[in-house]
Amino acid sequence: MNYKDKIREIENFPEEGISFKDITTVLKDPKYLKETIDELTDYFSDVDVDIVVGPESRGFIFATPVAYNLGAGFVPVRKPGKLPAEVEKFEYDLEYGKDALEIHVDAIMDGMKVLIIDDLLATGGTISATAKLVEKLGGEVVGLGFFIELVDLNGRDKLDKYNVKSIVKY
Ligand SMILES: O=P(O)(O)OC[C@H]1O[C@H](OP(=O)(O)OP(=O)(O)O)[C@H](O)[C@@H]1O
Ligand SMILES: Nc1ncnc2[nH]cnc12
Repeated sequence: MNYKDKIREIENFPEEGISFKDITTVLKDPKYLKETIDELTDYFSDVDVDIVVGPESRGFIFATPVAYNLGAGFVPVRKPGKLPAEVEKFEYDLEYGKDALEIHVDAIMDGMKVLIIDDLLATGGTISATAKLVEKLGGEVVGLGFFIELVDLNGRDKLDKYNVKSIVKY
C-alpha cells in the first residue's frame, strides 16, 4: 500500500510551521482502512494483550478495531472533564500546545497487559502521558503502535523501554 499517496498533508495547520498529516483520506478508503488495522493487529498478534488503550480522539479510531481483532478490551484515555467516574490525570506537551489526559481509575487492574495504539507519534507527549497513566494503575505496557511517526520530532527517544511499531514514517 502506498500510504504516503493517501495521507493528505496540509501545511501550516493548525498553526504556522506544522505540516498536518490528515488521515481522513486513508480512513475513507475501505482497502486502506482494512490494511492499516490489519498491519497493526499482525505486528502485535504474538503479544499477550488484555486491554488496548487509545487516546482521544484519533486514537479511538485505530485502537478499538485492533482490540477487537486481538480479542482484547478497549479503554479510552480522554481529555479532561469527559470521563464520568473517578479519574487519574496527567499533564503533557504537544507538538502544538499543552494538554492533559485522564483515565478511569478502575479501567485497568494490577498486572494487566496493555497495548497502547494512537494514530500518530509526534513529540511523544501524548503517548508518554498515556503510558504513565496505565502504569500508575498497575498496568504493564506491552507495546505502542502508531499509524504515522514523525521521526524528526524524536518521540521515540522518550519510548526506548517499549516495543514500538509505526507503519508510515515521515
Ligand atoms: O506525540 P505528540 O506530540 O503528543 O502528538 C501526537 C498526538 O497529537 C494528536 O492528537 P491531538 O491532541 O491533536 O488530538 P485529536 O486526536 O483529538 O485530534 C495525535 O492524534 C496524537 O494523539
Ligand atoms: N503534524 C501532525 N499532523 C497530524 N496530527 C498531529 N498531531 C501532532 N502533530 C501532528
